[in-house]
Amino acid sequence: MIQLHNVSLAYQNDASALNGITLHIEKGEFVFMTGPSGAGKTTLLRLLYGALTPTRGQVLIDGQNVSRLTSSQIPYLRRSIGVVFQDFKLLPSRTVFENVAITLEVLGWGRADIGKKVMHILRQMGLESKIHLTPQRLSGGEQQRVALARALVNDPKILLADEPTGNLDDVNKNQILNIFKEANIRGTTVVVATHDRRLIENSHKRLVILNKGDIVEQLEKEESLKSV
Ligand SMILES: Nc1ncnc2c1ncn2[C@@H]1O[C@H](COP(=O)(O)OP(=O)(O)OP(=O)(O)O)[C@@H](O)[C@H]1O
Repeated sequence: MIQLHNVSLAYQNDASALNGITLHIEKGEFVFMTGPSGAGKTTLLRLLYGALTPTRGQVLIDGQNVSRLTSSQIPYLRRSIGVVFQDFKLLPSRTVFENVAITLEVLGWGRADIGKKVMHILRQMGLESKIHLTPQRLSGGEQQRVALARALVNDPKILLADEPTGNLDDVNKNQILNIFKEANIRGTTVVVATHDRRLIENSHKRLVILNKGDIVEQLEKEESLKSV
């Protein structure tokens, strides 16, 4: 489902963020990426949804070379990928309901179907009493769940999440982890970049460790528990 072949990425200031990475993630897998600040985690995620083009190498999603997609084809790729950004990127002047509905509006869903689907996912996230509020009236954990609801409302093939539990307490962290696991059980391939050791230890999933733009270690799910 996700294949990186010898992928390098240098930013304009010549800083090399990734140095010839090769990584395969199968359909239905759940993978954590970790590593110190500056290791290249965010860069790798951005390559997967076509926000960056590799300087060298290939990124394939479902067999499609992402860097060969035209600017009019990129939106189609993104429809199959839910993304949760480090800073949530919620629309501040829109309500919780509207922030989530936007994913389906872009896909051309009808009003009634949008209403049903959005309410369903907001109930799952425990946010049904907050639908009319704007994001600044929510806690950090609630904002994070809105961002997740927006990313997952159309049952994407792939979910990419960048540091999704930063600043959350343990109860909220577990809730987010459970949401990822449920999406994964429903068939979504999940890739999470995080520094959060507890999250990784509690999840028993495959772990890819990056450092200075290289994959320095990969642990299968049985190993990740004891070795992190
Ligand atoms: N927009 C940019 N322009 C220039 N260099 C960048 C840019 N974004 C990231 N970099 C550099 O690329 C390298 C990898 O950064 P990246 O954000 O991918 O790391 P990260 O592992 O996600 O770090 P963190 O855990 O702090 O979020 C770093 O050396 C960083 O300084």
